[in-house]
Amino acid sequence: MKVVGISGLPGSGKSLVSKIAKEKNIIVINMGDLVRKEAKKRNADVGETSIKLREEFGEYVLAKLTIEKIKKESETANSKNIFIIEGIRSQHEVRMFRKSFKNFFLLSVFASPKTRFNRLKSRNRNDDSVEYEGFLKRDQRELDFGIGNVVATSDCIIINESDLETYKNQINGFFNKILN
Ligand SMILES: Nc1ncnc2c1ncn2[C@@H]1O[C@H](COP(=O)(O)OP(=O)(O)OP(=O)(O)O)[C@@H](O)[C@H]1O
Repeated sequence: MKVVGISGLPGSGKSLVSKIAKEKNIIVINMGDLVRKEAKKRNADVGETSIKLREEFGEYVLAKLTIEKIKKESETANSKNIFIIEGIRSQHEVRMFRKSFKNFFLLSVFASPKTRFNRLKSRNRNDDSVEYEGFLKRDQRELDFGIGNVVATSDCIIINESDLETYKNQINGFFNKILN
């Protein structure tokens, strides 16, 4: 079994990696979706919920949920047995994944704050801020989880500063390497 973790600050372009992976029949577990699901259940803010969950169940809460999900899926998954974990934010999580999966590979996506802010403004998902201040606050929350260390210790980094076509080619190049 091969597991690829994806990290990167908000708006860096992680979701396109997942989208292309899904097209290649790779199963994607989105850690952000786990938080969004829980926030909805609690009728609370997504950012708040991510902090609360860690307070209530510890640093490893999302990693544990993710590992459980992968183990369950791998029992039923077909031939490929490759999984993507999108949205890793702390080194605690990375450590746990490296321990749980022998074949774990960490990919990060980087784009400058200015680029990410502009992309998020046009994306306009309900937890996206259109104000620069809100954007910085969200960045800071993720940096406080330790995402900077995660990106710095990645096995591979894709720089997503150019157009979508270029980025797609980079992602496909990455998958060609990893799948062979
Ligand atoms: N190279 C690119 N050129 C133009 N737009 C891009 C590029 N890369 C990503 N985008 C767009 O930028 C927005 C943010 O990207 P995406 O949703 O993949 O970020 P993310 O890393 O998944 O963010 P989050 O952590 O907030 O979910 C999306 O609307 C996406 O389509």
